Amino acid sequence: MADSAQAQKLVYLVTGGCGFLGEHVVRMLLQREPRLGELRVFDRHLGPWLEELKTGPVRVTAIQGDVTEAHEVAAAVAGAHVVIHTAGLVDVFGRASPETIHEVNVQGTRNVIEACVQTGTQFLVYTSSMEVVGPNTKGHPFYRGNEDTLYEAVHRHPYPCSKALAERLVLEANGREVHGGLPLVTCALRPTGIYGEGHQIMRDFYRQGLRLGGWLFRAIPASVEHGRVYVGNVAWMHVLAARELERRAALMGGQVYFCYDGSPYKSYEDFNMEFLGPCGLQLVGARPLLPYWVLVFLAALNALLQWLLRPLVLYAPLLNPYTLAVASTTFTVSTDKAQRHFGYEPLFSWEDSRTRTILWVQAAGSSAQ
Ligand SMILES: NC(=O)c1ccc[n+]([C@@H]2O[C@H](COP(=O)([O-])OP(=O)(O)OC[C@H]3O[C@@H](n4cnc5c(N)ncnc54)[C@H](O)[C@@H]3O)[C@@H](O)[C@H]2O)c1
Ligand SMILES: C[C@@H](CO)CCC[C@@H](C)[C@H]1CC[C@H]2[C@@H]3[C@H](O)C=C4C[C@@H](O)CC[C@]4(C)[C@H]3CC[C@]12C
Repeated sequence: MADSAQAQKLVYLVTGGCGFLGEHVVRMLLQREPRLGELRVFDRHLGPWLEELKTGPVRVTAIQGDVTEAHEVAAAVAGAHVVIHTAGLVDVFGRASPETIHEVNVQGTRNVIEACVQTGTQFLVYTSSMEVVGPNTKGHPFYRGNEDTLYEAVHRHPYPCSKALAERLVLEANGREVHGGLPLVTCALRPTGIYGEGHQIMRDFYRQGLRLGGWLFRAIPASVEHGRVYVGNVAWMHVLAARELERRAALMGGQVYFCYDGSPYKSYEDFNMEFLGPCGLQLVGARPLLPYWVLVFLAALNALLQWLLRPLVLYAPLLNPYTLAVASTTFTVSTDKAQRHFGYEPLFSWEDSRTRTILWVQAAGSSAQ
């Protein structure tokens, strides 16, 4: 790129910028993107914390909008150089209908792509998910896999189906001509289960443990490993990918990258105990306290109750056949593709990530008292 262009200040748009990941992406951009001139934060629900960011040197524009509304998306995208599309409906508990999940995750992504094409925005980073790959419904382990590992991806649940469709739209859009004649450059990042400050499920487990007198009960064998990734590192990977898409368009365009860092591979419950343990909780049982078939039965019962009660009340417990299958299937990632393609190295060590998360859980727990 020419020197004059290097000095140019860029306009970034973050969709879903007030969500768990989105807030970290927003803050990371402000801290680590020297070319940032304006940051647009687009979300259906704007957070009050955005106000404090408006006093800094970078112009921060909060836009309340809905990705399913094409005209709202187009207005937000117009004039942006880079879009980080992280808005999504994350629901594996049956809170939203399959149609709504599809509308937000697939049609919303289509609207973002079309807005880029119509308004001439050239760079698009999409937050995909590990669930585009798996775990599949057959319970096949994905062990230390990378972006090229062969795996039978079978999606039935609306959330992974929607993420897979949306990711495909983003990758297929790479190379399309945008307004002004230049090509659109896209890539997709696939986080595994994200943890860190703002992680609601972690906070819910903590509160549940407090209610149970400080105990949590093992349900999943310790041998089932999950890859988890710290939210600060996921945000950092988004910022780097967005920055490097321009310089390395030929290499990165149309590519997918798992999000990874140095977090240890552990079972979902043992990993959570890395944070909940220092907050005073204990996980009871070296082995699951209930036989697996009982969990399968309870998960099926929850699904039935959800269906029966739907006309009256929303019943959406943590345990359902899908979450049980995900929690019971090994899914770990081992790759260096992002490092090779755009120089990604985790910004936060495991020790830092752990400490930051523990401090947040402690604060979130005490504010609930
Ligand atoms: N949390 C995880 O473990 C995880 C793992 C892999 C991928 N992801 C992906 O990361 C992204 C962010 O997830 P998160 O965990 O931060 O979820 P989140 O629910 O905290 O954040 C999503 C944000 O999108 C916004 N949003 C939802 N519907 C919208 C709409 N119609 N229009 C505009 N904004 C809308 C929400 O208000 C929210 O602020 C999602 O795309 C999700 O699929 C999350
Ligand atoms: C059986 C319970 C006993 O304690 C444990 C249930 C845990 C489940 C609720 C979670 C286990 C794995 C989680 C998912 C995983 O971390 C990856 C995800 C990808 C992301 O795109 C969305 C969130 C999630 C689906 C995440 C959701 C919660 C789990 C199923």
